[in-house]
Amino acid sequence: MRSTPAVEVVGLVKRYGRNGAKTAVDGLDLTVEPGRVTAVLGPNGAGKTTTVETCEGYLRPDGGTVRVLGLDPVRDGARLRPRIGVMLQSGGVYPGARAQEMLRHTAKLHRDPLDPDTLIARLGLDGCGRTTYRRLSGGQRQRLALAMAVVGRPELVFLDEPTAGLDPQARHATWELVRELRDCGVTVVLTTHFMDEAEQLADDVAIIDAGRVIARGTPEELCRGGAEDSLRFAGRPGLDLKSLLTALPAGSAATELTAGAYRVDGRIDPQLLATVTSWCAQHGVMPERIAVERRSLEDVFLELTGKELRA
Ligand SMILES: Nc1ncnc2c1ncn2[C@@H]1O[C@H](COP(=O)(O)OP(=O)(O)OP(=O)(O)O)[C@@H](O)[C@H]1O
Repeated sequence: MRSTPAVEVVGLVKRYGRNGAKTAVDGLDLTVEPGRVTAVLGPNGAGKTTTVETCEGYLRPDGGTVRVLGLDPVRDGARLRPRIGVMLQSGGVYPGARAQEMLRHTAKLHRDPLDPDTLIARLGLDGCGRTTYRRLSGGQRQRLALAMAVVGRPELVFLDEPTAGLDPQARHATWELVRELRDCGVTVVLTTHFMDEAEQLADDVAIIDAGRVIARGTPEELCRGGAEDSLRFAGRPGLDLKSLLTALPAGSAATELTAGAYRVDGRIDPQLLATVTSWCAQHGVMPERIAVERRSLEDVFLELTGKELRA
């Protein structure tokens, strides 16, 4: 039985500017399954933040429907807000407040909060609990925003670029926290420009471009789908690649990259691997350092969204 989605966006349209001249989100459909981490990826200006902010109830859709935990984020905002966690990039913060006070205060607004001091330590903020917000570094503010989003034990948390500008230690601490949230059954929706982050954390990925979802799936599904992988091996130089090609399925390619270093491109499956090794056996070749190179999420992302810079 399919569970009720944590987020269900159907045909979302959001326009900005005078007379709605700028269409930021253009008929976007997105379903987020509960208890999973969904990463929303897309080039700059694709419409990720607009989509997330609409789900959070900060923006009113111009078209389509948005349901979050079964509620309308605008109409049912008062009922929804205590159940979701939102990581704000900035704003809504009094610059003179101290980090620890802010988190303790936020915790008090919830019925069954996490312990703020433990959270502060977890995110490496214990050295700056008494520092005022205005004196926190960018990365410290980012971590505080994450702590404020999760301290209330939300059912669903939206994280907009949670690790932008973080050092590697803080990035890993953030990843750990996201994994723990998921293990506790929390649904996580995050936007990111880091493909390794999506590969590491996401159960599901949605790639957005020009205000629409252009690809969906688990990271594995996206990396497997459609395009090709490659198989590399080393052997004695000058192998008869024409002969190898006749053994391979149509559409494959074989290249000697440098003397004795070979690459086979095509749909690399167990059968193809067996064909290559059996061809090698027939020709007295010992293939060494055999490696199958799968496409990374970054390869898929660039294939789908192009390599040119976005405004
Ligand atoms: N308040 C606004 N007024 C006018 N245009 C806006 C506004 N907010 C966003 N836009 C435009 O809408 C489009 C989508 O913006 P959005 O911030 O949702 O993209 P994004 O995918 O989050 O981008 P990034 O990766 O750069 O954060 C962009 O072209 C942006 O310039």
